[in-house]
Amino acid sequence: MERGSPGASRPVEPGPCLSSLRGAEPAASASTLSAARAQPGSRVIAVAAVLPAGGCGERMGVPTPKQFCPILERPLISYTLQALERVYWIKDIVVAVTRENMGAMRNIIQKYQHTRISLVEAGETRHRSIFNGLKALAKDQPDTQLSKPEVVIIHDAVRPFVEEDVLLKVVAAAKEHGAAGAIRPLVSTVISPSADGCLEISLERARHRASEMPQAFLFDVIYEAYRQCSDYDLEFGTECLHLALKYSHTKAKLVEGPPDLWKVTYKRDLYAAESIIKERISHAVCVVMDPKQDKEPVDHFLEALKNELNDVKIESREPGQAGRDIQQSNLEQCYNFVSMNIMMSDFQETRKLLHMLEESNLSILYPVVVVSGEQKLQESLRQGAIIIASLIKERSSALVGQLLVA
Ligand SMILES: Nc1ccn([C@@H]2O[C@H](COP(=O)(O)OP(=O)(O)OP(=O)(O)O)[C@@H](O)[C@H]2O)c(=O)n1
Ligand SMILES: O=P(O)(O)OC[C@@H](O)[C@@H](O)[C@@H](O)CO
Repeated sequence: MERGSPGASRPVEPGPCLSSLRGAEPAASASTLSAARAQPGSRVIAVAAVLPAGGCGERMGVPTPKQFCPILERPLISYTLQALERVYWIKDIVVAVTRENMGAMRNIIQKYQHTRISLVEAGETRHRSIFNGLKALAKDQPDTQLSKPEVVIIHDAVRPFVEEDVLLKVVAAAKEHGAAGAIRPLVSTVISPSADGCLEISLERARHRASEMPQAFLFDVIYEAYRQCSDYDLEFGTECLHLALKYSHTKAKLVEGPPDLWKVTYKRDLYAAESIIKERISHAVCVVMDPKQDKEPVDHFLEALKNELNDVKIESREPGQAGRDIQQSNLEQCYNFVSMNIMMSDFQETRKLLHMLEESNLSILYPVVVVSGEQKLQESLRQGAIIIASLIKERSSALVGQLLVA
């Protein structure tokens, strides 16, 4: 087992406080958590996550294991890690990867500055990979920062769209019931075929659900289940909740999850994931401009940009502050930068910003620079806004780093 990034930063704040949520329906939300945390006498609990990422992605049909397939030039697993890292109360994230992919995983951790990551070797099956991750947490080794958590989240590395609310719900439910898992309505009806390939039984769809991830368990419940697990179950099983029931006699609480919890399995899932990511990262734009610049044309530009990008959040910064924010990754949610340079002045600041963005290794559409002459300024800014909006939405790599001169 190894620590993924040197000096991995550990969350400043301790784990979630759930004792005040005891008995609450898993409808607990992050805001409930922060309210509960403020209560005197409330107790925080230690939460860690195990991410199985040791598969070969056969059904994806490409040589690269799907967890390493790029979306907007960034590996799929990096989006999942980023989603979990946004949850400050997950103190450790243990990722199970094959020995041959350890190097690639370490490079991803380094390049995208992932934190709190520990790597373990994957097993021949998903259950064995998860078990290896749990063993790393169980060891309470003095020479590593890993310690046994009270609750452990298990989440497939190829499910990038996981949000804090559903994580909090499954953790709160696991604290209460010993195990919990996200579920979703079935899209297709489940049937079982007879030996001769004909319909034997058709299950009533409304009475059944699809088991998704994340799942969460009291650590001892799931660790004990894996320790007692038969080789057959380790080899052919696909459901952790079933192991908790069968070996630890613990009935998982089922939590309705949001639509985006699905697992990337086939190539179409990668295309779907890319369009969801594009859509999500087009909602925030950082407009970099010198405060001495004439405000009126900039206001016209911003108005035109808002018309093109639905519910876009526009932040403006002067160049120096934008550079500092990028260096300190204070703009984590923002992947679009527009540098306004209307006075045809020296591009020094803009070039410095471009260089910082390239160095920051964020998977972003490089800033689009709008240079407009004095004449027809309003019209060219409006046109510029339309072009920039489509660049932000489409993120075609062929158009990266364009310099627009109107
Ligand atoms: N020996 C294995 C097999 C799978 N997984 C992980 O378990 C998750 C869900 O499994 P699945 O979607 O089946 O992934 P693959 O096994 O890679 O896909 P396929 O069955 O198409 O080969 C994935 O993150 C995968 O990397 C794992 O850690 N170790
Ligand atoms: O079976 P696979 O290895 O393709 O994927 C694992 C899924 O079955 C699993 O993530 C959910 O069903 C929840 O257990």
